[in-house]
Amino acid sequence: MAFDPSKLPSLLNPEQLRAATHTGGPLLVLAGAGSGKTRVITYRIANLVIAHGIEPWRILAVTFTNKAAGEMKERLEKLLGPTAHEAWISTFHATGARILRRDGAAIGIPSGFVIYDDSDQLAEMKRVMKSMGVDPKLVDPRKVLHRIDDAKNHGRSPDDLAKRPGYDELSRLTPELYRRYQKSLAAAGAVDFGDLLSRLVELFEKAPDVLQKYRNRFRHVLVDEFQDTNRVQYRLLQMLAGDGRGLCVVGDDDQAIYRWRGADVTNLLSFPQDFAGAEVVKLEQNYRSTQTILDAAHAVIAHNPTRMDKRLWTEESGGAPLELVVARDERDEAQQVADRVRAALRDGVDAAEVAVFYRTNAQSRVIEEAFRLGRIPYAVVRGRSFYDRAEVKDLASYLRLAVNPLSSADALRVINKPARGIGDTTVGRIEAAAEEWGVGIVDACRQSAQIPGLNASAQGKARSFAQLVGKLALEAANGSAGAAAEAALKLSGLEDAYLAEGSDEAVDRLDNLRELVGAAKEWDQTWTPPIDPDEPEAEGPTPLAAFLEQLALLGDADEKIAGPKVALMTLHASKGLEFERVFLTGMEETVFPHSRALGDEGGIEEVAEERRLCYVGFTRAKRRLVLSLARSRVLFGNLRFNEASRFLGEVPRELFGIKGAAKPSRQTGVHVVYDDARGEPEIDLGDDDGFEDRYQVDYSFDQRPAPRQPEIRRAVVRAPAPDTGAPFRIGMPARHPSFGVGMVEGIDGDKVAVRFPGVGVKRVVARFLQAV
Ligand SMILES: Nc1ncnc2c1ncn2[C@@H]1O[C@H](COP(=O)(O)OP(=O)(O)OP(=O)(O)O)[C@@H](O)[C@H]1O
Ligand SMILES: [Mg+2]
Repeated sequence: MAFDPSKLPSLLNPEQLRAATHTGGPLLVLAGAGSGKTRVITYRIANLVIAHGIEPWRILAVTFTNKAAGEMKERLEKLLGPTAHEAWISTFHATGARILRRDGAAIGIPSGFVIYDDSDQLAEMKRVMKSMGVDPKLVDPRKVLHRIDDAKNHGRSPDDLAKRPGYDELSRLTPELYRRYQKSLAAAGAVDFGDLLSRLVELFEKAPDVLQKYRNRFRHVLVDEFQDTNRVQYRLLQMLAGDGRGLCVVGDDDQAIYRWRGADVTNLLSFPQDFAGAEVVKLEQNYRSTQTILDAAHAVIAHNPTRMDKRLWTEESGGAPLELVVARDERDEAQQVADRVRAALRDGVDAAEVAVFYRTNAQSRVIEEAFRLGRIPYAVVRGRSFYDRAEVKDLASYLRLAVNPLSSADALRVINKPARGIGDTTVGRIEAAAEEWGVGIVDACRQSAQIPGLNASAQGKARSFAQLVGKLALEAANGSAGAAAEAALKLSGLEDAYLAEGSDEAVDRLDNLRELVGAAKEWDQTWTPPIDPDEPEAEGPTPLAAFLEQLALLGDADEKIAGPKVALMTLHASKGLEFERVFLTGMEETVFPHSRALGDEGGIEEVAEERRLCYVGFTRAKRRLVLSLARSRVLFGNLRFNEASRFLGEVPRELFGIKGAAKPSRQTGVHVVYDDARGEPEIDLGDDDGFEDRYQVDYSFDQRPAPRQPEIRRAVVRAPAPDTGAPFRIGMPARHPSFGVGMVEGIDGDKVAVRFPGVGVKRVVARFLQAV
């Protein structure tokens, strides 16, 4: 056996050792990032098995992701050998599925149940609504599903919801829809994602003997990332762990980043009360990062109003200063990040030790492109590569249909996306007719009156789909990719459907689609048609056709990269991981913190959660942390001029290696100038693109803020006032002779970006504008 418990004191510090070897009662390890919480769990399991003779199958360890579970299994296998696989190490959901497969029959769940994904759920809900005569136009099936999922995360049954009926149609109908939806899942022998937990609770409640069996079995239950458990997960733990004798949870309140998905950090904070006699161990030494990185992370998180103060220290004193990259725009940012990554790889840094983080998925596109162009091996971690995403493929299918209405695969993909009432049976009949007549799906739809078995309503819907494709073909006729993509987004109804859904996920998807539209517009401007020397006069492909071809090829190239890869991921996906070098991109207000945390729905709690996300991001870095921002950014198809993220302003400037005087950065020519007299550092891009490049980072808020209003402080990278003398500022209304009155969104030299209602954002020379 590779693991020798007597070696533990050399592998763990005294506090870690105490946690790893504690027996006889509930245990909470509450500690900051990189302090060895996950390591404690791993060694604790090894120690239980070897020193205490606990059979591995009596151990249940819950991790946050499947990836984390895989890594822990691997480490344990090295310590314990093959028996390590007998321990149950997995996520809450996977654990739920495993138990339900074995014992779900007690509550009528067959062992061969299927797990429904999003689209299955939606189809099911629509069927239920139909059977109840509920018009999906009045009550959005996705919203109903969202409510049901939320109810499941909180352990609420249909009856619970019925006790507190709402006043609007959605709230009034949800309890009954929920009840019937569960019924029809049961009839189909299916469960959805939320059921994997909520039905497990039900099983344990209704079949105490089953619960007893697992309680007897699992002598030890260990939970990583405990701060992000939700109500129903906590309930499960209470059931399984009983009085908590064998329960060990580890977490960090500063890394609670899933509140929006029902996670409740009070589970962590109330643990000592909920489990009497709980031992609490705090770890303070960080083994991951340099002191510089820790100081930066601490400086940021310290701005959160309510938190347990924890401070980490490390033996890695000092460390390289943080780097700040101020890019012209998002492409320049991606390029600069790619350049630095390439330089690191050339210097011998392992690609697997480099990661690039971003706040939202849509930001990955530009970075992926820069990496692809620069031949940097990369992988998008969790979450699909931009062009692989379902919604992006949907919109691409509309574009392909616009160019080639014969493509039946594309037609079938989107014939009912967004939902337009063309059900499976109808699709089946259309397909059969198309085959019989030897025409494409769209053509068959056009002649739907002749399709056997279709009623008038189905005929009408099929015909409208064909008409839609016809309209798109017309829009696409001039060959512009941007115009076609925009038309497809609107005419297809995808935009409206996602807007109407309004859930976080829908907003994300719509953002991705707008990003694709942005990519298409950019393509129009940058693509030059190839000239065939053989036939110089011949008509080449249109920009749209070339764009679609490029989309089709992109997926292929990705597959071919083998070996270590640079990891691209959202900040959320980075939890628990560590890398030598971390690039955190998009350090701008409205990007990060995300606009959702800043808008009407946002508040101190939302910004605090974004700040925790920032803390998570910083603390992934072992030695180098690079922060980047762009002066202007096209994101979701809109041009923005964002202020620098407040989080940037919360990092003491010394950590950027700047002491008072000017300090040019060698690699990029970016100058960060701190003018001590005014205490206002300035960033000078030092390029010669003709623009005035002096940006100010306003640190004036650094004077002690009022304690309960931390969010009024702001870091500002401020564009200089336009030199026209016109008094325009971001957020002001302005009038243009032909576009009317709009809102100023950005100022760049003498150009002002103004959003005009119904027109969009226009960059106009300031002297054509009038202040209103
Ligand atoms: N006593 C120790 N000796 C040597 N290395 C250690 C020690 N404790 C932790 N480490 C190393 O420090 C790094 C961080 O540990 P770990 O991932 O367990 O921290 P964590 O508290 O789980 O962090 P996070 O909060 O980010 O999940 C790992 O590489 C781990 O192997
Ligand atoms: Mg961890």
